[in-house]
Amino acid sequence: MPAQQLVLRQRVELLEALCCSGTTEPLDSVLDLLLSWDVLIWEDYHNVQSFNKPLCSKTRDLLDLVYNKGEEACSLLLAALDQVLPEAQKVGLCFGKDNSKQRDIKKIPTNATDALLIDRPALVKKVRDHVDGLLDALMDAGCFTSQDCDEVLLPVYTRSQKVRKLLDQVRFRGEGAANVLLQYLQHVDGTPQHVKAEKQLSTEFLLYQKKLCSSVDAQSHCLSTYGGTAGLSLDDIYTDSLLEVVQKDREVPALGLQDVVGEFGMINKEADTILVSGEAGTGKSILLQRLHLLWARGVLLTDILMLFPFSCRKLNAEQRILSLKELLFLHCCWPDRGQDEIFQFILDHPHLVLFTFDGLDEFRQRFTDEERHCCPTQQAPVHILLFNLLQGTLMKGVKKVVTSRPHALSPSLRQYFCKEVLAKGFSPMGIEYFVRKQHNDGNVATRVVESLKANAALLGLCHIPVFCWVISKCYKELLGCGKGSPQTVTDVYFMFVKHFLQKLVPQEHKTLGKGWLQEHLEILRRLGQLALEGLETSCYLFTESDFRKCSITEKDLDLGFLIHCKDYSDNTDCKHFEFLHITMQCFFAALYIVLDNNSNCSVIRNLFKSHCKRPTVFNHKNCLVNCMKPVVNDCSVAETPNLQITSEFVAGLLSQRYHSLLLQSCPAVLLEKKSKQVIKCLSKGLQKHFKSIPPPVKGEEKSMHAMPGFVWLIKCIYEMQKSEIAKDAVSKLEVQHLKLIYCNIGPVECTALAYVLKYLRNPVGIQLDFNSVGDVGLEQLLPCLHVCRSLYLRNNNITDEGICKLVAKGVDCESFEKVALWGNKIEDKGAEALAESLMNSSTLVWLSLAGNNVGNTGACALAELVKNNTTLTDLWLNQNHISRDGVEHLIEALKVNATIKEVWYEPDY
Ligand SMILES: Nc1ncnc2c1ncn2[C@@H]1O[C@H](COP(=O)(O)OP(=O)(O)OP(=O)(O)O)[C@@H](O)[C@H]1O
Repeated sequence: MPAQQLVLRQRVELLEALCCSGTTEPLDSVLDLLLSWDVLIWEDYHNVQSFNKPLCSKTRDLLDLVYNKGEEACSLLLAALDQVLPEAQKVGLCFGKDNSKQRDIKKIPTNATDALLIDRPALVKKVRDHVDGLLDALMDAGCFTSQDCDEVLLPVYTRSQKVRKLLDQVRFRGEGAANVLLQYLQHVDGTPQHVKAEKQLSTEFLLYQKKLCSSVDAQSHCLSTYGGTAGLSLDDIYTDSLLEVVQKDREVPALGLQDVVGEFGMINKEADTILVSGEAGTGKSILLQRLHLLWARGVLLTDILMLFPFSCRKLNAEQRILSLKELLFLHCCWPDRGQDEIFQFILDHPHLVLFTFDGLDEFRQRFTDEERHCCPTQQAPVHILLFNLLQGTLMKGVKKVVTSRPHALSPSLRQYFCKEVLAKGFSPMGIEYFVRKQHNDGNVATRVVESLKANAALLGLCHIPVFCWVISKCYKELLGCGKGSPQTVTDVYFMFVKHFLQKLVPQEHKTLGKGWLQEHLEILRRLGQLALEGLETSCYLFTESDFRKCSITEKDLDLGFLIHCKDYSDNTDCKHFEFLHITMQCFFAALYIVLDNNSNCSVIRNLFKSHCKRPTVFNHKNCLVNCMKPVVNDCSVAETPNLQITSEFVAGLLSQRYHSLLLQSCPAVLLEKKSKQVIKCLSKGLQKHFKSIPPPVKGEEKSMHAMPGFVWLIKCIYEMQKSEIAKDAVSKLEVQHLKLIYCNIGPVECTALAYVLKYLRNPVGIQLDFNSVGDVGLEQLLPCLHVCRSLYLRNNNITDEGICKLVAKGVDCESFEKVALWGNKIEDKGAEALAESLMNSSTLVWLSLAGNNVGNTGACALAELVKNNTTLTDLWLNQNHISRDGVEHLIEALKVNATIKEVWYEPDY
């Protein structure tokens, strides 16, 4: 008899079998199986389980639901019942003949949340004994709050119900939480089976592992940048940032921290070094710190038995020649006993070991793969050990994670990376979350968030975590500054400096007086000198002897710009200090260049040459001599971004708005001269770019593909906040198409670009594909979109919110010729808004919304566009969620359209 009929005919008996025990367990178990076999979807599950329904109503609802789903669903229901019910209750029931095969159908999970669903029946059993430990792990990982835990542990629940509640909550929290759960279970299952089989772990090893874990935990727990305000732990402030994995020339979103180390996004299976790249302050070091912490707590990377964290900044200070064993034990964790045995274990089990190297761009030696070193016991200089580890010549098979800013990575180094993860900073939600974590007082947090939302330039800056941190740190100054709130990075850092100097103001005076700069000039000068000398020599770690040279006093240290790095103490017992962040060091260096009466215009000229291939090498004593001499020491290449950041600050400080303030400490003539020099450098730099534009290919538009330095020059112009400079800068640009693809353009860069490009005299096509523009960046671009003929924003994380702003803010969408929003996150609302605004365009010829989430509603709106528009020739809608209904509307619209030549569409399966 067909299963559907069996369910109907035995309805009363089935009801009886599932309800007679009076507990929900049999029904819950059947539901688990049906969920895992894909018979029920979540919505069904919640409908059956909805609150306060008696058991028999739930059971009836389930029987109805499955019956309506048809024969196959009924057959699987019977299979589930057969599996769940005790033998005694099965007497007299018929489960059909053919369900045993179906029971074996098990899908392969593609991600952790999937695995939770597919393995649900087994997980319910497994998690029963680990609820408390799991809740702790989920709390530690920041996935659960104590309220979530209370909900799971409600006394009315049976143990299995608690487990199911926990699984449901984890699923609801997404991939991160699901991974924590799965890895925790793997961990409690014990050390990986293969290790057990291979070797019985000795007491010495276990003791060492414990010591290593506590040392990693201790190092990663506190945030160094919060040095002065001790007590802030990583748990308190950590905010998930945007991570993307680069895969064969395209970027696909990574699912989270747990994907950094793992197969996902692998492009070179021969290599075993993972690169985390990102611009200054995007959170690479913090990401690594978080990874370390979660490993030490047994929450993440549970298959790694030993993790050795290295800082390239610290490795720079290592002058000795070392063997690999010495490198590991001296720099990371010293084994109290059994050193040889432990090291042998490491050598024998490379797959259970992870090395991390933070800040490869700060490493003084340039990468070379010329000197081979493969013997783990033979001593060598640290750079040789590092380079051979990265290549896998030394200790092949050990996983490595390195972080670096992108510029420092030569092609010869890149070939040794198995995958690249891009750290892209905070999302708009992340910014709000971060600010709220920073402020215990909810009202203050709300005011800070609101003031950020009211200042788009500032909100744009907050996408970069370090700026977000600086801004929210001096929230009092921010909330008090009313209309004059910061616009540029220089404004933000200036505010930050004032915030620290405020500490020096006696209690009775509440704020810094008018002559504050003059009053504190000496301190700033001393710190500036240290900062600049540091940049000259790629030095970010300072010792007391560096302080003596620059006359840094205890009082200067108290201000908190410099922090003591406890974990950097080496054998010499010498204390190490660093600036709160490198960007802070750059700001002080810039302040010094601007305020120093001895530094003349050649200093500025040389500084601005840092965007050239052959960058400036400072020699402060000789007033920053240029470096057009051959580059002997390639560390200067790694320095370029820091010099660029410094020059942005120099441009900002020499702008008109700081003029009267700086006059307190610097002669007007000198300031004027320096300011003119900056303007001249910027203009020259841009002209150089424009001159390099090749003549157009016959029949094609004249197009400029911006070189990396272009965006930097534009940012410097923005820092100066002077429209004449912006106007002048682009007055000579005669191109029809401006291409800025893969240029790391985020909201900050968009603000600067719009500030300058709005003065273009002739309309251009602006191509910003494969950047991180996002909704905030799109809003920032609005001021220049009137000069934009075509807009290409493929793969830029744009959502309906961004599109609605674009449309609502009155941008003259009607005069666009080509609009390409490929590969974003646009849904129906965005498609509707766009369709409406382009409806009457008499210029639009090409519109692409390929690779978004447009559904039938959006397709219907686009069909209206097709009906009414008389210029559009190409419409690209492939890779969306448009099904039959939407397509039918488009087909109808095409019947009345005479211009369209091509519509691209793929059925949504
Ligand atoms: N995920 C995060 N959660 C909370 N704060 C963060 C996060 N990422 C970064 N920050 C803040 O930004 C600061 C700078 O981050 P970090 O040092 O990790 O940047 P980075 O990318 O390593 O920069 P650089 O390349 O200049 O070394 C941190 O000290 C912290 O204050």
